[in-house]
Amino acid sequence: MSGVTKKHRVAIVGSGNWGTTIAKVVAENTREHPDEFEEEVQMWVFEEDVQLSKDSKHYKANSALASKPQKLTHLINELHENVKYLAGISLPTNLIANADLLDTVKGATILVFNLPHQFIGKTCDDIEGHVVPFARGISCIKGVEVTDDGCHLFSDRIGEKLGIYCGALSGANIANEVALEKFSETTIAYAPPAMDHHEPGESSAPSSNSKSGLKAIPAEYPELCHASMKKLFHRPYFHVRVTDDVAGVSLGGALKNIVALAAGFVDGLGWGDNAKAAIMRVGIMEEVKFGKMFFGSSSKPETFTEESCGVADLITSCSGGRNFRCAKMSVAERVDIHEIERRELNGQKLQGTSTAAEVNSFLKANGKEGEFPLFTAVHYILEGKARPEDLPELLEPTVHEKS
Ligand SMILES: NC(=O)c1ccc[n+]([C@@H]2O[C@H](COP(=O)([O-])OP(=O)(O)OC[C@H]3O[C@@H](n4cnc5c(N)ncnc54)[C@H](O)[C@@H]3O)[C@@H](O)[C@H]2O)c1
Ligand SMILES: O=P(O)(O)OC[C@H](O)CO
Repeated sequence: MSGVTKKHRVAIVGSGNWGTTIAKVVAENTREHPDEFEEEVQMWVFEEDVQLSKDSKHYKANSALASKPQKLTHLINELHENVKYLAGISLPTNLIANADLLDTVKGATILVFNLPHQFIGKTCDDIEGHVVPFARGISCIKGVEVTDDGCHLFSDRIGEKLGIYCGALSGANIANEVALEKFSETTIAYAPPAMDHHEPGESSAPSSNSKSGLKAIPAEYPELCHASMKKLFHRPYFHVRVTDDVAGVSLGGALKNIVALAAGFVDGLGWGDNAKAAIMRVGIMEEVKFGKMFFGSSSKPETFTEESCGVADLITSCSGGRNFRCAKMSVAERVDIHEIERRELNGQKLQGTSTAAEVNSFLKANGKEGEFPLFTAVHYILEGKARPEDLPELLEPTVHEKS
């Protein structure tokens, strides 16, 4: 570490249910590793006015804050709690809520992106040109972006837009359980191109990797490698395994949200555990096939079967995730899932509904709907073109091929 005189500054872009939870994890770790990271962590908050709930422990104790709606950033910084998106969880005092996006990312050498996927495009547009050129990113976003030229990982989209390297974090991680410090595992994919770091003693001016054009991290900063990712995210209650498979990690997190909707549909029908297990079996097969077919050797089948971001996330999401729960209520009550989302989630966002539509538009464009009967069926059910009761028949691959 000789020659290292600076520390990494970490910023979290996003402050929802998972965004705030990961911010807590990171702020605990920057405090524990002050040799490598600046202790203070800035967290960008999409500002809104929030009325303290009568159920909040702060309601009686803080009459001034409770008397009228307050800025969410003000509440977070005063109470050290995100009362809207992670109520009841104490946040470290070195975590600072900031409504100014550019101020949040200013000077940050590690950017953690954690937003519902529909908002990431605009957020990256806003910060383009304002990030440290040699910064590194980690995307905690579960979703994919489909455009005319294909199906893209958010880690890649963020990296390309901002001109930085971006890895991914995804796992069997229901945010509230992690926030309550109940044991769970996660997977981080981090594989920046070689020559990423200057050796101590080399010029401190950021140079570029000749192939990727990425800027090397100057020698005054600690190296960023698998071990540093572990230092930043691993907690006694949140175990991290690091891999190089960015595509596998990202796809596992995105595609399981479609499967969780199907699990909710059959549970809402009261069909029991065998039906749910059937959905999960087909779901993991389609995840692996999607990775192989569209991401080739850059997505490894074993990532889906051996890492937390694969089958483990599928299991937890099909047991207690928001997509599962809302899909189940929607079928049991015969109410549109978007209405259930608005009614039940207090501003949190389902990711499976839009991912199902995006993945379907990609499969259709490639003539592959029939090869992914579960993903296709979920989209048709959400569109009202099929019924949850039709799932067993729709899971026969030939059905979509004939239609
Ligand atoms: N919540 C979980 O249990 C969990 C766990 C693991 C991964 N994830 C993934 O993490 C990502 C972030 O999810 P989350 O749970 O933090 O979000 P969330 O579902 O809590 O969404 C609410 C957030 O969206 C923000 N928002 C609303 N409108 C916005 C706008 N126009 N622009 C920018 N932000 C806006 C809100 O301010 C709030 O911070 C998602 O991809 C999700 O799939 C979630
Ligand atoms: O609540 P969901 O359905 O968005 O899922 C949450 C996490 O992704 C589970 O790992």
